[in-house]
Amino acid sequence: MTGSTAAPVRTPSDHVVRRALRNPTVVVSGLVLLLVVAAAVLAPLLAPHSPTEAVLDDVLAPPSADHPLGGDSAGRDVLSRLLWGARTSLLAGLIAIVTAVVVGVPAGLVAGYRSGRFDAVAGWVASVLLAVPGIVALLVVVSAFGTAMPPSMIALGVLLSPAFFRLTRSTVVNVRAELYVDAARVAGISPVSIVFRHILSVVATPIIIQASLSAGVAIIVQAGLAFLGIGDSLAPSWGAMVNDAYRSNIEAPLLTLWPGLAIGITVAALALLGSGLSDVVNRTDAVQSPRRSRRLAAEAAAEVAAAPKVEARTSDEATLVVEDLHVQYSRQDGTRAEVVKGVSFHVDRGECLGIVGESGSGKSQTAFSVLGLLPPEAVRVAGAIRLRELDLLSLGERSLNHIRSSRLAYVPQDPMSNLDPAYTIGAQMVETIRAHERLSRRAATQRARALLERVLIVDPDKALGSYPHEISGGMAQRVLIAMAISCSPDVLIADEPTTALDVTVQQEVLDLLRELQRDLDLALVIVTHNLGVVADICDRVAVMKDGRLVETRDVFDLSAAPQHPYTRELLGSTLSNVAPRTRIGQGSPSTATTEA
Ligand SMILES: Nc1ncnc2c1ncn2[C@@H]1O[C@H](COP(=O)(O)OP(=O)(O)OP(=O)(O)O)[C@@H](O)[C@H]1O
Repeated sequence: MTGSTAAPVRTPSDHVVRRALRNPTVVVSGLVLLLVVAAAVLAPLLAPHSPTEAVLDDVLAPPSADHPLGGDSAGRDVLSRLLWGARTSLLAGLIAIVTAVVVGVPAGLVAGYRSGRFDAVAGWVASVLLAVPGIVALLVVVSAFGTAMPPSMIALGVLLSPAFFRLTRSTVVNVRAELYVDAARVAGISPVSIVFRHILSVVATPIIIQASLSAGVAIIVQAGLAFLGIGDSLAPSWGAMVNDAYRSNIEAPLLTLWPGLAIGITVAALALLGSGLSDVVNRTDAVQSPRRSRRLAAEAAAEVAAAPKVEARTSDEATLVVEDLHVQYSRQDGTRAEVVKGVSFHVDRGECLGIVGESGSGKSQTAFSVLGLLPPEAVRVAGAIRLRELDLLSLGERSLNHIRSSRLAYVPQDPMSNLDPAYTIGAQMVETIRAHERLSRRAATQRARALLERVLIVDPDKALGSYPHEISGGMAQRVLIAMAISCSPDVLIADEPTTALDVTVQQEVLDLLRELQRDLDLALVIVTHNLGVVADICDRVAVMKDGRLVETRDVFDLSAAPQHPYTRELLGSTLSNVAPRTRIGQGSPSTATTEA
């Protein structure tokens, strides 16, 4: 499908205000809170009297023109005290929430992201804080620091922080394990951007809800303390007003109503605002800074340019060369398990290499070594990985990130898990494109649209505006392929690219990969356990078993005359008289050997 203009991409930053304004809960509760804030801020102007001025004639005075809500037991104007009391209540909520967020959220982020000893210690501290009886702790603080409101609200914030800690930690642990976070790393998005966009954006929603509910709790606790007479008896506060009204309940029952309404309405508005905002933010973009991403990319590019260059030794033409690669993992007993044992291969431009082998043979570990995405516990003990003139193993994380986003691309196994469900396809493509290229959002959207057309998506405008759950698995894989080729890579590594797909679309995706490989002159590496896929698309095959390469051959030669017994076994179990497709029409025999 063609068209001159792409549909506007639903990016959350464009939408957040509009969506919030369309949410009636947010609008109503926001307006109520605005009124309360305005009343607090403008109290000196709005209040008809001083909140502490006591006039004997006005003791328990009924509502009148001079005192619209009457007078309290000391003859002070109730309306003025209500307006000034809003300041105390809002400030109390603010102090408690800021304290709880400042203590709980960073601790939860670090504990969830890094685990280990910090996680254990922070978890223990959170449990201890939760076990502390709140009212006792507050009374201790009051007796130690006096009856002023801020120390008790800071203490309350600390007591509320475990909820923020646990919420943040569990969300981060879940998000960190998501494949789309790995996919973002592979796409070359900087770790800071990943934390802000994919992790903080997910954490933000529960924190907003928790913060608004906790602010309500803080307002109630502060009012409760003031009601008990703990606090500055002269400072106007809603709690102190309830206390005063309670003592004069028989003579002036209306006095309880005003501070009760103020507390109830404010707390309810906070809770509703949190709930409404969570709906809005749920699908909303986090702060994204393409400029910062580009700056980091430029710095990484400079690092890459300055990295020591190597001479290609295996083949003058080889784009990617892996030599004698060994990967080990530490076992609990202190020994090491070697999962990749001296693997060597090379891939040329315009060539497709298949890495095949049974499950656990080390295919993915080899591919992840090339991508620089081995888990931290992996130990790379030896070997070389060269991408043309670059020694990839000598590069730091930032440089590798740059290489992954510009010269090495990756297509994963499960397309759905590799797309962030909270963002539209367009937003995710635009983010990837703008992280590396100085393009306006509009130009990046056009680019994304062209890429979707290139991978034969029939209605690219619709796809750009869709969320991952709104598209099929085959289309999601095309989207990921489009994102992979967006940086015009030299090497594309596809890890079981068709395994998660319906059989009817597997062939289409393989055809697409083959076509792109030819058109873009890519060095294509397909990791698979399926020799049918290899026969379909690959020029050469590297067969892996138990971490070793047992045979690397031209696909036709391998099919016609497998040399290693394991290759014969593999062919016997998967191929049935299927000719390697790469040779069809090139005058080669049309049948492949099936059994030794
Ligand atoms: N984090 C890890 N710690 C220890 N061993 C690991 C780790 N990750 C992978 N391995 C081991 O490395 C070996 C090779 O795994 P790899 O994922 O490369 O296999 P594979 O050939 O890609 O299999 P599959 O097709 O099932 O993905 C396996 O024995 C696996 O158990």
